[in-house]
Amino acid sequence: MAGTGPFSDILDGEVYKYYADGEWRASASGKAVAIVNPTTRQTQYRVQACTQEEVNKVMEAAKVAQMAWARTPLWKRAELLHKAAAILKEHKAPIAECLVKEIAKPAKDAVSEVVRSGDLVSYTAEEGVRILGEGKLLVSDSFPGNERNKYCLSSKVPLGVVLAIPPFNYPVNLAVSKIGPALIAGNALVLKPPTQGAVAALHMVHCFHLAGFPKGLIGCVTGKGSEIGDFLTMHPGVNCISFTGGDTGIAISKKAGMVPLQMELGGKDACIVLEDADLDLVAANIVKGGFSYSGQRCTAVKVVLIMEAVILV
Ligand SMILES: NC(=O)C1=CN([C@@H]2O[C@H](COP(=O)(O)OP(=O)(O)OC[C@H]3O[C@@H](n4cnc5c(N)ncnc54)[C@H](OP(=O)(O)O)[C@@H]3O)[C@@H](O)[C@H]2O)C=CC1
Ligand SMILES: O=C(O)[C@H](O)COP(=O)(O)O
Repeated sequence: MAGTGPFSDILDGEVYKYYADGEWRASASGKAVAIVNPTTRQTQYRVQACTQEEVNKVMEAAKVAQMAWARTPLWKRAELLHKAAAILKEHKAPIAECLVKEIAKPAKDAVSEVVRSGDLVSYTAEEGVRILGEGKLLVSDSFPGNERNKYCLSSKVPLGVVLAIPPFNYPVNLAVSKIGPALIAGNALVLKPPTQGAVAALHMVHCFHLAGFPKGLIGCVTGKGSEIGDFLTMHPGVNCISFTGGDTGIAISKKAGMVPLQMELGGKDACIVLEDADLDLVAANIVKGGFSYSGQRCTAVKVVLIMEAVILV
């Protein structure tokens, strides 16, 4: 059950703690943010409303931890990610329970989200080892007038502290799709989970804690995006922002300054119906594609483009 057993450390009375410097802490603000269950319309959970000072401390700890992590061998980083993935999958039930209560995700889909998140973490570890294990040799005679008398070796290096901000609809899956790549590449990670979905995300972070990642390397601060979001995205300690969501991403890109941004925003996913399509099958799949999970998927069908010949049938 959520907040119990191995997860009891993350709960302080009725309020879920935030994660800083390898510990679960209650905020000095004494304030909590309520998470309303969309099904019952009642407050289901409460999370800490972190202060700016607490955000500063998380950023400082991340910066220190990242320097040592960048020197940690790739295979060791991968080993820890595989461990976190296994723990995540082992605890799929309590995390899925949070997804059901916070974002009204159907129970079966909630379990799938956690399992596929674990799979994604392992996949990232594997791909990371391959991609980051490679370097490139450049030779000078490709440039006009030069002989082959100069050589250059290049390889990928970490950015530093990555700020991850996922959306409400996949608060675990779209958090680990940022956490996994950032960590395998030698970065530290600060997560600001969506308010709806924050408790599922805190449980997920605890799985990384249980896996034994170094203190401070992962931080998770909670609070409303509208209140701590700007402070986080304009924080001088952030070296990269990985965001998934809606128009908020446009606002962030204007405020963030000279840091690399990874923006996965809303889309207009089109379904194209060709002349030879089986129309019964098409109709069933358009309805499923548009309305499963109440259409709250970035990949949901939003536009249907039909060849004229089909309409004339
Ligand atoms: N392209 C893709 O792969 C995907 C895109 N999406 C898109 O996500 C959207 C739905 O998600 P939704 O959560 O409603 O999106 P929002 O853009 O409203 O919020 C996304 C995240 O931003 C945070 N946030 C809010 N204000 C700020 C701020 N000022 N600074 C920093 N962070 C802030 C939110 O926190 P808080 O919850 O606390 O407000 C949340 O964690 C849809 O547009 C959908 O298409 C979704 C999934 C995948
Ligand atoms: O970003 C999203 O909305 C999800 O990753 C969509 O995934 P799905 O199409 O597999 O549900």
